[in-house]
Amino acid sequence: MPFNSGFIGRKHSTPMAPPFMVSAPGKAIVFGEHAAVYGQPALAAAISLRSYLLVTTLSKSRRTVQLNFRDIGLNHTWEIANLPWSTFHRPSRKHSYTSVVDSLDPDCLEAIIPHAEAVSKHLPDKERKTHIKSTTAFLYLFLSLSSSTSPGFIYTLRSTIPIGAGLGSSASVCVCLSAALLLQTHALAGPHPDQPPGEAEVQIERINRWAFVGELCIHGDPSGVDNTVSAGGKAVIFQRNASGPPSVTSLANFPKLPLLLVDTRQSRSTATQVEKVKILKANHPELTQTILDAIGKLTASALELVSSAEFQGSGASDAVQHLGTLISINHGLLVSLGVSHPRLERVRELVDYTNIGWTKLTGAGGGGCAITLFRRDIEDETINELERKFNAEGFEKHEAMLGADGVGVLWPAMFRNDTTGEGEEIDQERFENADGAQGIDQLVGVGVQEDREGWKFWTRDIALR
Ligand SMILES: Nc1ncnc2c1ncn2[C@@H]1O[C@H](COP(=O)(O)OP(=O)(O)O)[C@@H](O)[C@H]1O
Ligand SMILES: C[C@@](O)(CCOP(=O)(O)O)CC(=O)O
Repeated sequence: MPFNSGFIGRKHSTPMAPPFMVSAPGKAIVFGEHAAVYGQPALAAAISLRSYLLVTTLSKSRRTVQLNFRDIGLNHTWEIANLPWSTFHRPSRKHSYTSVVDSLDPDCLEAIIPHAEAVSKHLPDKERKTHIKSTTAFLYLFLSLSSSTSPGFIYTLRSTIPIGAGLGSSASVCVCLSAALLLQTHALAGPHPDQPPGEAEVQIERINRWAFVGELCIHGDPSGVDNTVSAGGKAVIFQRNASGPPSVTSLANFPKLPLLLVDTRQSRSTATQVEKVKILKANHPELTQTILDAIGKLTASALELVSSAEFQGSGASDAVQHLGTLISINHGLLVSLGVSHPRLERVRELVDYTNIGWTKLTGAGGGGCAITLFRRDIEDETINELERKFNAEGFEKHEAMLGADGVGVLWPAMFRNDTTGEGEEIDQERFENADGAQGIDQLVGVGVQEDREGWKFWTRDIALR
């Protein structure tokens, strides 16, 4: 075992390594979207909606690797020996898990194309493209971090994060893949409670770096913000530079705050929304700049507030009220930039009538999701009634937490059975067939039950620049 796991007694011994699980969160932009495009700071926080990756080792005679990405209906198996190891491990390309890779090797990419394009041939082009992207990320990481002598594995993924809604689903998948593969090559120490300061940071950055490589396969030109938030958890401030990647500062003390997240199910394109603001700025330069500057100031105030003594712990009521006011103002400014949508406004209207908190759109807008920071002491009945309204109008509600933990490990993949007190292995089939986000959370979730026994997290303890 690569780390001190607090192993719970297993029911049956098997000759193979026990199954294990890794998990990583999605993210929400809390302040500063769009202004970020023009160099203003923005604040993104990890949310308790997460991806979960179960890794099962096969018996020695089965030299295959199987990718089972159930949420998108991807299931494919490759013979390990047939993968292009020689291209990835050629002498001129000296790479180890400690290498910092910030671009894809064209020869490696070309070598995996036929293997990635072998998947889901029966599907229409649009869906198949999604499968090919996820597969490319997996194969690139597997071939970079593993070896041709690797045992056979099954990688089964489930996620409670809506896909393509601006909540960083792809980054969370890539963080899971990176963490699992690095654990399998024994390239990670911990996580454990007495990990020396700085060591967790190194581990998180190692996972983050390789997750970025996966993001490169899925997105082409990712900013790196989503994978950084997902790997380290809590929150980050990010700011674009005139050239190069954005600077990302980790907010290791960001408090955990209860959040309502509503998916409008209105599809949107980040590029279209960014273009809208660009046109507005071209037509009304001074006015638009004033709005963008105001958003930048809001982010700065929010940063000051969450770093203040009054906000430590879970946040005092006045401080939450103050943060909520900033959230409402930020939404108003985004509306004036023209990036809201009637569906987002409808969500805000329904939530405002209940007076349960402060709402803004999150991410690019034009659809996607809204977030509401909850006031204290909300009645369950109020939430239930709101949920009925959301359901009737086709919105999807998630109760979540801001400032969630980053990448975590459950090794071995078992929980204690409350009745018998014995360790109970997570059943692959039950995991695959868990019913929606709720079913996944119930079975394996860190989610709302943040302190579920067994899961361990690497935790940032220093600010990162
Ligand atoms: N649950 C999942 N299972 C498999 N692949 C996923 C999953 N979630 C996301 N992905 C991958 O990430 C891509 C979505 O990325 P993107 O459009 O940027 O959305 P988001 O903003 O949610 O990250 C999908 O096309 C798919 O390749
Ligand atoms: C609108 C923008 O500020 C954030 C977009 O966020 P997302 O694509 O919704 O995660 C664009 C950007 O910063 O690149």
